[in-house]
Amino acid sequence: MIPSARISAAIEVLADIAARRRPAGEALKDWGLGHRFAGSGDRAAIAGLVYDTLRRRASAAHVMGSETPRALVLGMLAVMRGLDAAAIAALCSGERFAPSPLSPEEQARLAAPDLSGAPPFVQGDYPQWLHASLRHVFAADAAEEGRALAARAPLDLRVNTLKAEPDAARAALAHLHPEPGRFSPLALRIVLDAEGKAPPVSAEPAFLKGEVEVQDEGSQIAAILARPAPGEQVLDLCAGAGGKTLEFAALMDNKGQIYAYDADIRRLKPLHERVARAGVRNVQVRSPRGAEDVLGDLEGRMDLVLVDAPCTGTGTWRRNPDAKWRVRPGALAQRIAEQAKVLEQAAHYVRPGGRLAYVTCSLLDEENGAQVRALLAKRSDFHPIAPTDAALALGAQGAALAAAALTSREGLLMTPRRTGTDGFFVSVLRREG
Ligand SMILES: C[S@@+](CC[C@H](N)C(=O)[O-])C[C@H]1O[C@@H](n2cnc3c(N)ncnc32)[C@H](O)[C@@H]1O
Repeated sequence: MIPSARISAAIEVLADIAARRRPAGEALKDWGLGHRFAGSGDRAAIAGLVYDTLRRRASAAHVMGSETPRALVLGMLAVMRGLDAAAIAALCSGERFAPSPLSPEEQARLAAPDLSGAPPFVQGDYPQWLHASLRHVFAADAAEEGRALAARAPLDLRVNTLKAEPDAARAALAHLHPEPGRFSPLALRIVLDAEGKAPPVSAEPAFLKGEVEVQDEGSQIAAILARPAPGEQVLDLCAGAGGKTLEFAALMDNKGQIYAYDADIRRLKPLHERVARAGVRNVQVRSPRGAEDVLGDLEGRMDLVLVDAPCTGTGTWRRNPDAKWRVRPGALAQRIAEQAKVLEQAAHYVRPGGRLAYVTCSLLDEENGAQVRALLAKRSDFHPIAPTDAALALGAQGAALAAAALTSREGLLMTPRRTGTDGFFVSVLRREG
């Protein structure tokens, strides 16, 4: 497909998303099924156009003065990809599969794409209803934080030290040009190509042998800050597919015991295969069984309990630009209720003198500091570890992380703008001995 035909296809997919209010992934899949002549390169390029448009939807609409799928794609080409009006006009020739030629108004708007007078939620490309919450956290920086969240994310890998040293893993993946992480000693970062397409890492021998896992550097840091130590008894209460469970096992050098639990048994499913591939031997998966209390024997016994809480995922908008516009106030309220419940439950498992690590991939204080404050109000035997001290678990890079992140009494917030990671909040609490 020629570039202009890909643009027409992206407009078509965005029209489908708008008309049927469906997730972008589904609309792209359907488009592929209906256009089997399109090769994998075409599909990836069209997906890149669609996701980039969702990343910059508000600012593209502002520049074009319209929210039609065509306006959004043309606006995105200007604000995100930096194309000038002449380059966009050349793509819109009206020939065969190309979009129709630019109108005089489109020409004029694309010739001077100006966002300077736009409100912060437009400049930062996030939903207006979240502005008060983001301004509460970031004050005058909300638009800039939003802008960083609207950029593309790199592909981060975590070296599994049970199987490989970071230098050896980097050498094995040299053809992908990985760079070491900025803060995590376990991170390798791969910058994506111009269209945002990630290399198929899961087909790499290093991945198949369990030497590397795909994991954002912020998620890696969150697990390190919880400071799991070899020999400890650890409960990962919201283990999901086990991203942090596997990292804990490596940080504990396979010594001690990790209990991995999740309220949703389906989410735990991939963990069994991942544990085997990673050479992890100290994980016991505790699956929910109806009304049975499968964690009762762990009460008051854990050195460390991790709550990697269900949240709105506002910190992962770089990876899920679609989710950014789909999140609703009702979902936020529901997550807040779940977090309060799971955090209170988690406290029961911590032994006197043990730690509770609370992690979200959200930027909102409602899901972060406020939850910690609510727990502290109920449990006077828990006290926050100062984020600057918790960050020292990173070793030499600890002070740099604490300086780059946004810190509060309750914890530390990483963001794409500040730390170059996904948005992650980490709070580590100690129970009195
Ligand atoms: C952010 S995800 C976990 C991601 C995972 N820890 C990782 O690193 O790959 C949050 C998980 O919490 C689970 N969850 C929600 N409510 C829960 C509860 N009350 N108890 C345990 N798990 C819960 C969800 O099913 C979901 O898998």
